[in-house]
Amino acid sequence: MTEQLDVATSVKLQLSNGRTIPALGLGTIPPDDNPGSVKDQVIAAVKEGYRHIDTAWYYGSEKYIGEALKELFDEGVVKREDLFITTKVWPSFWHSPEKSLDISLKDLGIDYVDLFLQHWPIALHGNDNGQPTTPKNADGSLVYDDDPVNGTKYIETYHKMEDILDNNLKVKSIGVSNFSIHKLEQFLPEVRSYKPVVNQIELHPQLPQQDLVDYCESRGIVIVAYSPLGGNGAPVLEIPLINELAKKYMVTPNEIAEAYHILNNRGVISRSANLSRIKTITRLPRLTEEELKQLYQVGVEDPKRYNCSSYGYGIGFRWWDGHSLCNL
Ligand SMILES: NC(=O)C1=CN([C@@H]2O[C@H](COP(=O)(O)OP(=O)(O)OC[C@H]3O[C@@H](n4cnc5c(N)ncnc54)[C@H](OP(=O)(O)O)[C@@H]3O)[C@@H](O)[C@H]2O)C=CC1
Ligand SMILES: O=C1O[C@H](CO)[C@@H](O)[C@@H]1O
Repeated sequence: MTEQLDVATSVKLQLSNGRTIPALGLGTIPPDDNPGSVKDQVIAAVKEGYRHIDTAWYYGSEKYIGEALKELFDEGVVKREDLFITTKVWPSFWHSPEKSLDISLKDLGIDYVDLFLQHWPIALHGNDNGQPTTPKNADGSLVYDDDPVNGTKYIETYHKMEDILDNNLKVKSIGVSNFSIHKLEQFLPEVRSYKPVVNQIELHPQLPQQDLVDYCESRGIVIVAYSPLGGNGAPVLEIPLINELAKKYMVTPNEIAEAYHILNNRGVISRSANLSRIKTITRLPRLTEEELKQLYQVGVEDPKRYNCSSYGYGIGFRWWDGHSLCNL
């Protein structure tokens, strides 16, 4: 079936503000044991044709990405305008998104990002420098600056992001992440000038979140799938159907997991510290509509969420999508 292959890195998706986003992006959550390795991951990915890098102030890897970008620009591999770079403001920095952005820009060594996302729709109690990132009470519960389910302070964060977009060139687009339907229904009527162009959410065959996907896409909000492999250990790649399709199309299971999103006009960001793996997961097998439906069906029967950080609990995974799917 090799004739049924395209190149994933050449697919671009249209954003509601007229800009485009490369469908395949590189995730940059750093490996605990070697955060500096993100530099080589970015270099390998860009040299392999990746043009979309997903990062965040919270990851602590932006300075390594900055080293990679400097090398890539100095060597003439790519220019800044060839890349689509996303960063995010973390809930402990909800009160000062521009300060968070300035730290990211300094560490990345660039003067603008293509997409600035609000990482979670909650307000955590962080100081002027957004610290601590995960404030906890003695009993281990999170310290919020506002009610995590129904509070509205997180909307002030987005308003400040709109001002940044309005007042200068530090960002080209703004969007959100981890916004459930409950949050979007509360938030969208309050947006002043710039509707979010993206909602970045956990999405894979075991977590189709179709109601949320339909809700966003019917409002012109592009879905970008994070943890497409299920995070560490890539549990999503254990799905038998993914491996059957990988054999049929003579590609890696990773490329099936990525094609599941790209062929559905969604972005997808996956991570790997294995440089040879990064270089071998950019083909786009043209799965059939029936095969895409079969992949979707996996999660309808037995949904599973892997990103079970307690922030998710705060935004109501447990309450608003009927089931948290986490062991919270
Ligand atoms: N907005 C948000 O709240 C969030 C955003 N994200 C973004 O999404 C990105 C990707 O999601 P993330 O959860 O990090 O991880 P992924 O779902 O991309 O999975 C990455 C893991 O899968 C492993 N892996 C990849 N391929 C294989 C394979 N063939 N066999 C075995 N293991 C494999 C990798 O190991 P190896 O390194 O050995 O290849 C790595 O441990 C993040 O880096 C981040 O940029 C992620 C979470 C939340
Ligand atoms: O972006 C993020 O990465 C961590 C780990 O997956 C998660 O809590 C946060 O949303």
